[in-house]
Amino acid sequence: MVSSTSEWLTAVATRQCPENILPALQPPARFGCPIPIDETVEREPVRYSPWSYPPSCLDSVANPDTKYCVFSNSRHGSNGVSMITTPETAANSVELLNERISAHWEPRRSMNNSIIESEPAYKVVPMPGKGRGVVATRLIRRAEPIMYDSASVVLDTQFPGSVRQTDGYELLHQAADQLADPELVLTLGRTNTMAADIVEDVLRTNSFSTPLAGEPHMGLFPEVSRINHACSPNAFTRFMPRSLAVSIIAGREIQPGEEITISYIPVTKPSAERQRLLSRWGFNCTCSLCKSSKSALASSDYRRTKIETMRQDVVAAVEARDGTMAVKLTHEVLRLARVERLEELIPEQYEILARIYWVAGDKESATKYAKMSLDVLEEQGYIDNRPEHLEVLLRSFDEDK
Ligand SMILES: C[S@@+](CC[C@H](N)C(=O)[O-])C[C@H]1O[C@@H](n2cnc3c(N)ncnc32)[C@H](O)[C@@H]1O
Repeated sequence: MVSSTSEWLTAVATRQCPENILPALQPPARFGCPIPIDETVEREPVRYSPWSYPPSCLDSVANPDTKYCVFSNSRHGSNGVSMITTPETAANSVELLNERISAHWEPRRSMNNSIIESEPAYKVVPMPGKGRGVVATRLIRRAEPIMYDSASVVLDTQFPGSVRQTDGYELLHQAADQLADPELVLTLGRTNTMAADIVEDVLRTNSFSTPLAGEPHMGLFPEVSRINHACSPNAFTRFMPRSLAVSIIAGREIQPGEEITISYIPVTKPSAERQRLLSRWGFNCTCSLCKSSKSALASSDYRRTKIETMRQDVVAAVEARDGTMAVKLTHEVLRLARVERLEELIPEQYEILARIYWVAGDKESATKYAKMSLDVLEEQGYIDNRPEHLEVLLRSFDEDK
């Protein structure tokens, strides 16, 4: 019992937001058993469906048994999608093309379905020192979905290191050219990076980690790519499970004219570590927290370091079967997360409390915290409102035993 609960706790303590939500709680998705395809089906259009072009492939230099191909479907989402991945991963991802893609923004409706807001809540504007950025055009409520987007380019993270650079660039260009409008991607390029190629530059400075069929990939979301980073962001990214879509949700109330920001990195890191991680995007962060006074930054660093340490201490307390200490530490993490306005940490802290009480046999407290966790997850837009969720979550605690 202790080992699986602490494995779960270790997993949540090392990530930043509730992306490992139980599959049973996530919106349903259908899976088929598609066959892998590659350039050997080149002259048989029926065989390479649902892709819009015959897949072109490159053998991996590092591993001769592996090849990477570009698979494009020009009609997916608003601008099509190109994936550079292995034929096996592409085959296992075909079902993602069936998802219903929302427009970048959908009118907000009241309970009786009349439209309350007919305009997007944001616009893209020049942002001094940061290129462009996204600002709110009206008051945005906490937990309101602000923007939807679907990946335009998805790239296996192994690909860049596995092929010859010039060949790799060729496949990248093909991926961009096979989109409905390649310009939408190319205009995301910035001139201040070390990249030798525009598509590489776009991917380096704009992509998010996006698992595909369980394999590590990076994804480019052109609309979301306009949102700048902040270390104390007012919005967060919600990756839709088993899909190529992402939405941006308000983490707190956002005033008209305020910049909409997300965090590109785990939010609990202290400032020096954050700057190191952000160097991957090729910039020094100039968000309000990084520009705040030395003492304000030091206080924030102190709290974030404590949050990180205490999340590990919770794991140790559970392993030592010290439930009282684990509960005390988790409440302290919750308190500091609220002071730091790291709202995305809150549902998992409630779930941790629920698990600790469940293991201790206090089912009433466990149920209370499990419900609080689900309520916040629902409020943050991660899960549907389904009455059976509480039971499913509590049952999963038993499966841990
Ligand atoms: C994903 S893009 C964001 C949109 C970008 N500003 C644009 O004009 O398209 C990431 C780039 O924006 C800039 N940027 C984002 N957040 C920033 C921040 N907090 N401080 C300084 N520059 C930032 C950096 O140049 C970074 O490489």
